Amino acid sequence: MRAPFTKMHGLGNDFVVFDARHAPLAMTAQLAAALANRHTGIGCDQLIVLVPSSNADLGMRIFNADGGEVESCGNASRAVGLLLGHAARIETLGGIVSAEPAGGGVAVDMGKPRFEWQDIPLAYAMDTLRMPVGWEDLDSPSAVNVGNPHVVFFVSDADAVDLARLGPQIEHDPLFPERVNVNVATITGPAAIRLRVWERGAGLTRACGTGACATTVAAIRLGLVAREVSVTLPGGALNIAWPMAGSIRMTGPAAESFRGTVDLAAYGATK
Ligand SMILES: N[C@H](CCC[C@H](N)C(=O)O)C(=O)O
Repeated sequence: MRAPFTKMHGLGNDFVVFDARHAPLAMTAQLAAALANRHTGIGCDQLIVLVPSSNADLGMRIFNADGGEVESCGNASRAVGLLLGHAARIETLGGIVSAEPAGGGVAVDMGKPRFEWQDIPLAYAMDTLRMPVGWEDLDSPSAVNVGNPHVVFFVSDADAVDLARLGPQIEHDPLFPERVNVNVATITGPAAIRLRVWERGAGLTRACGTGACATTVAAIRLGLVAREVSVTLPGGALNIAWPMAGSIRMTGPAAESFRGTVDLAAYGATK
């Protein structure tokens, strides 16, 4: 059966979005990975399925390119906000976020970050602000959960880090029972951060909204930046604000690339 989809992105972090609010779609890890494949599928970093919700205006299921279903996706939250064209509360596995059109882009209330080792989660207790761990010359990171798990390394030059090699090592380290998104950041000003991300289940991406949120929160906790910053990723910049003890607010662009239909049966869908 042919299913309509919308190809979208947030600063180049790209998505295939299916709207299954009125026509159920049996998404599986295998089907998500097949559709996300950039050689034999449509190709994307994450596959998004919109579903009905009894707790919010709609639900959003998030599948990484490896097929794993995850809790949160900042850039996709903005993309869905753009698709809807109006303010909406969106339920994800990581909690409810609120998206609304703002200044030509989309603003998302990403909720409150969590810092307890069990909430990241880590495999055992430790200080999550200055973790006593390291991988080669990446050490003393911070860990933050913004619906999904992030580890943040502050370095002198984020562009010089061999993230393609170290990212997967850290992602799959037993310290992170749910695996982890790996952020390397350089403070470039009192309200400016340069960031690169190795994403859990997706690898190096052009941008990571939750990574920008987690990195900003860690930098503020360490006293490195103001409470509102511009985070520059390879695909462009996001504005992240974290008022005292409040929710994180992420503002940035989102775009629709094209619309199409796909024969899901050709990718192994059975119903
Ligand atoms: N790879 C992430 C999900 C997508 C996050 C990223 N695309 C974003 O914009 O937040 C994870 O496994 O938690």
